[in-house]
Amino acid sequence: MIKVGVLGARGRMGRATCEAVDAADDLELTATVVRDEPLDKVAGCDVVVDFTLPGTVMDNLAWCTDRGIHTVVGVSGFDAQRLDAARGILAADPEVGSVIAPNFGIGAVLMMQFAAKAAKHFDSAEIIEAHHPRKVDAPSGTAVHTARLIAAARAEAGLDGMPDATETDPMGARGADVDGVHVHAIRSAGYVASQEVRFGGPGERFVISHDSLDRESFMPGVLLAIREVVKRPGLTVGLDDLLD
Ligand SMILES: NC(=O)C1=CN([C@@H]2O[C@H](COP(=O)(O)OP(=O)(O)OC[C@H]3O[C@@H](n4cnc5c(N)ncnc54)[C@H](OP(=O)(O)O)[C@@H]3O)[C@@H](O)[C@H]2O)C=CC1
Ligand SMILES: O=C(O)C1=N[C@H](C(=O)O)C[C@H](O)C1
Repeated sequence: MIKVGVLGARGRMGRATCEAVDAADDLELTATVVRDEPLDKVAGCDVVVDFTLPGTVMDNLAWCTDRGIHTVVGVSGFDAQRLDAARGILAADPEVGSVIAPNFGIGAVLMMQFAAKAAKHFDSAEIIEAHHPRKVDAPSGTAVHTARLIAAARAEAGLDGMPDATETDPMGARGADVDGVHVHAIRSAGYVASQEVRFGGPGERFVISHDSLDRESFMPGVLLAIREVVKRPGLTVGLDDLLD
């Protein structure tokens, strides 16, 4: 039995995770922590899953690592600097593992992989993500990660940026620029998490689209990460290596 603790247990993802862990025969939901409760509650856990918010996640990671507890982190906002900081924290105990994933949806992971593969074959690539209106960050971690994968794949292929003729954009209509890839964020009732990666080339358009219609879509990935993190010391970013 793997003893699991959940941080942010009253949140949307926290609740779904508690239910999924509870229903798994090989996992035991040992402790849950909601806002303002002490982390000591998860002290006896093998793995702690963090679905709190970007402002708390780094302290949680340090606290767990200091006590030899593995972590599965779903909180968004892990840019390169944050990932480096996470590596620094984990260096304190070489036996402890952490899986930090921008998206636990298996389809979303495949969307990112396919986008990286397609990137060098098209002149243009833009991302449109759509989420529920209570999401606090924009653009989504998934969109940022996808943009970085596209930019890296293009750079590796020796391709230039993707300039367009826009001269003035005082209202930000062209969206955010993430490593040269434009990212547009919709916040609307009727969505959980959706993303389109739109590629364009001479005479063709290619669109990769993924929709999480329910938070249960993230649970197979979360459970996989819990089972794998105990075997993988150090930092694992994304689910790609776990799915191979
Ligand atoms: N990687 C992935 O696949 C996914 C990642 N996410 C990310 O996960 C995070 C959570 O998303 P979501 O569940 O929708 O957000 P919610 O706002 O529903 O949940 C966050 C929860 O964390 C709680 N919280 C805040 N601070 C603390 C703290 N210090 N200790 C314990 N609990 C705390 C909040 O408490 P309170 O209720 O009191 O405010 C809230 O219940 C976001 O960053 C989101 O982007 C979401 C979906 C999938
Ligand atoms: O807040 C959400 O809901 C989600 N957050 C993650 C992100 O920022 O990419 C993953 C998924 O998109 C749902």
